[in-house]
Amino acid sequence: MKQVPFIAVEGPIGAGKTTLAAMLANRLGFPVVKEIVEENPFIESFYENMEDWSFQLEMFFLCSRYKQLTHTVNGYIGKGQPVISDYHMYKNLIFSERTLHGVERDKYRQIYQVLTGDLPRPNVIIYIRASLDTLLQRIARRGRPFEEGMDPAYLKQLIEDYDAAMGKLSAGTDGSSTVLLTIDGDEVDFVKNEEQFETIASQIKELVYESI
Ligand SMILES: Nc1ncnc2c1ncn2[C@@H]1O[C@H](COP(=O)(O)OP(=O)(O)O)[C@@H](O)[C@H]1O
Ligand SMILES: Nc1nc2c(ncn2[C@H]2C[C@H](O)[C@@H](COP(=O)(O)O)O2)c(=O)[nH]1
Repeated sequence: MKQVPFIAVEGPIGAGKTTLAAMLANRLGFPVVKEIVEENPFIESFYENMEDWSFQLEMFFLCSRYKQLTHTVNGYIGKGQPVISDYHMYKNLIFSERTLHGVERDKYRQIYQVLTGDLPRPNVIIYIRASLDTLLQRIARRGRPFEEGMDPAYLKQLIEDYDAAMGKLSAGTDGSSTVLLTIDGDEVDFVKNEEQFETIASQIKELVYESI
């Protein structure tokens, strides 16, 4: 039986997830699910002092994404309607494994399993990879004040964490079966180059209407 298309766009901070998810949603006529960032009441404090604020921040992201995905299941996927999202729930673990330690990390892992165990997983992930320079430029262009002092070493580490996590997801070692489409964000400019965007859109269309 065919699966309902559930597409997630992933990649490190500033890779272009929100931009590409919105463009594809518009092109394919799918609803888009966008992550909640500015509403996170701990984000400014987190970037000022990660040690003190990471648990609160990660818990807020986890709970808000859980709620949002539950609505997405009830409103779209459960009714057979395709959806494109600018994140994958697994993002919570990519970040939290880096920012949390000790008891807090153990407790977070348990809560993550409880909240996400029975949620549907995307059947297609578009993974935008990009170099540190590209990400730093895009983060600066986006101009969020709380990201201005971001430590490049943190971002560099996240690039590596993302590579490891996407490899795991595509290999199915987390128990899911997902098609992974990787985009080189340094070379492919889906914003300025229409042809390159159309190539991505066609690949997704093909996956959605033929393979899933
Ligand atoms: N391919 C691209 N070329 C140039 N600028 C881009 C590209 N993709 C995204 N941007 C810009 O980079 C910034 C970060 O993009 P965004 O979609 O918010 O990234 P993410 O959601 O991955 O954090 C935004 O200002 C966006 O307009
Ligand atoms: N520590 C975490 N930070 C997160 C998480 N999700 C998002 N973020 C931060 C990173 C950026 O500063 C901002 C927006 O994220 P984008 O990936 O959309 O650029 O919020 C998280 O789960 N943990």
